[in-house]
Amino acid sequence: MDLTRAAAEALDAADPLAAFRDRFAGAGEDGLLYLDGNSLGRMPVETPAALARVVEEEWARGLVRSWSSWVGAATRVGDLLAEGVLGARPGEVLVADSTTVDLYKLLVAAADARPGRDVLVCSADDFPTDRYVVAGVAQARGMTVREVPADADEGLDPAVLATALDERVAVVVLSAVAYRSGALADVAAVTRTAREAGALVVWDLSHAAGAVPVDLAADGVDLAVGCTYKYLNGGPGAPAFLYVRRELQERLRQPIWGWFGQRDQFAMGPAYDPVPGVERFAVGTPPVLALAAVEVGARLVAEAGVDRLAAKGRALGELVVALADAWLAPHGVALASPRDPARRGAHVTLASPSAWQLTQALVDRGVVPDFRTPDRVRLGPAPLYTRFVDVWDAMACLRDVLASGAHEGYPAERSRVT
Ligand SMILES: Cc1ncc(COP(=O)(O)O)c(C=O)c1O
Ligand SMILES: Nc1ccccc1C(=O)C[C@H](N)C(=O)O
Repeated sequence: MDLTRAAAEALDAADPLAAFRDRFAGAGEDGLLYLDGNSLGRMPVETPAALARVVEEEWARGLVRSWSSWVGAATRVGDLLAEGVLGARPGEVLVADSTTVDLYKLLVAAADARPGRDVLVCSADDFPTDRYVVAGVAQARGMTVREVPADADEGLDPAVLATALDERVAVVVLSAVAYRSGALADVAAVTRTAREAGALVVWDLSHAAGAVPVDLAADGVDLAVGCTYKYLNGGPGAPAFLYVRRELQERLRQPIWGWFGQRDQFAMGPAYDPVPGVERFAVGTPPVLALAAVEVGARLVAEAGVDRLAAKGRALGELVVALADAWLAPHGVALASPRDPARRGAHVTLASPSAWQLTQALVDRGVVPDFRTPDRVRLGPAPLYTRFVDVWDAMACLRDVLASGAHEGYPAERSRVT
């Protein structure tokens, strides 16, 4: 690969998604080399107007009358994600609650659907909230957790996972893209193996949606959740999405019996009787403002096209890896993601004993990655608004920090948020 800055500029000149950069506030103006789109995506330029419309027209003027349209927002935005991002059918996706709460709802519903089975399986290296929800549900139900060991850099080995699957396993919880390493799971193959063992899988698509091709229908996925504030650019604390395959919906019952999941909600009937469709996985009043922001983000991703985003994400990752090999390896910084681009999501992780100090030094220089314990710098160049030269400049900055030792003066003590 040609590692000159001119070569990166040439990649930008040929980028079919280049124009999307102007659709995000700050991109191209704030001078930031923002490589944390996998934690919090940038704000679409259209979002403030969309929020203002809800506030000034629908809320200020429409008041309670606006509920006639707000009441359908969770499934309307869900359908947008289903078609434009997730490869699902209409009526299979709902935008509601947080990823954690959605995971809890689907996990309990799935465990109930596998009576007599007393084991939950998850990856020992999965995002904390996933492992905690699995542990909490297992404890409450008297079930056992099997945490499958996963390589911190390479992700979960499907052969190792297969050894954990037997007739005792009710549900498997896994991330399609590992939060730390970016390792990409074979969603279709794992789903098939688990089904052969009689288990259901709940996929966490938080680092996958909008970053890699996701085709829930083709992959035979039954259940999934994911957040909307990363590559979907829905904003901080934006509600998550949940997916339940149509054929399964009526067989599942979620544990939080709220009135927004009720059949004929305004009949105010005496007993909980969940509506047949995906709305039975809703709980209470939806965050209408936040949903408006998710809608803008979802539309942008659908317009760009997941396949084009994934192709660019992969190319950006390849540039990170090539520059890391050439510039950073001599300073003892190692690749901590799968080397094969077909096995990676859209972020790339580097390992260094000075990872936290390096992260602080980069942020001070206008380069924003994040730090993940114990010794990782995570680089998430979101393909919608990150240029190849941004990656080149960020990596050059990291190289210069390492060469000068500028990071050595930063505190070793971690801040509350990393
Ligand atoms: C894999 C994964 N799951 C879940 C979450 C977050 O869950 P929540 O939106 O409930 O905070 C994140 C990131 O915050 C994540 O990376
Ligand atoms: N929701 C957050 C709130 C505060 C700080 C970070 C997050 C993240 O999303 C982190 C991300 N899920 C991660 O993969 O580390």
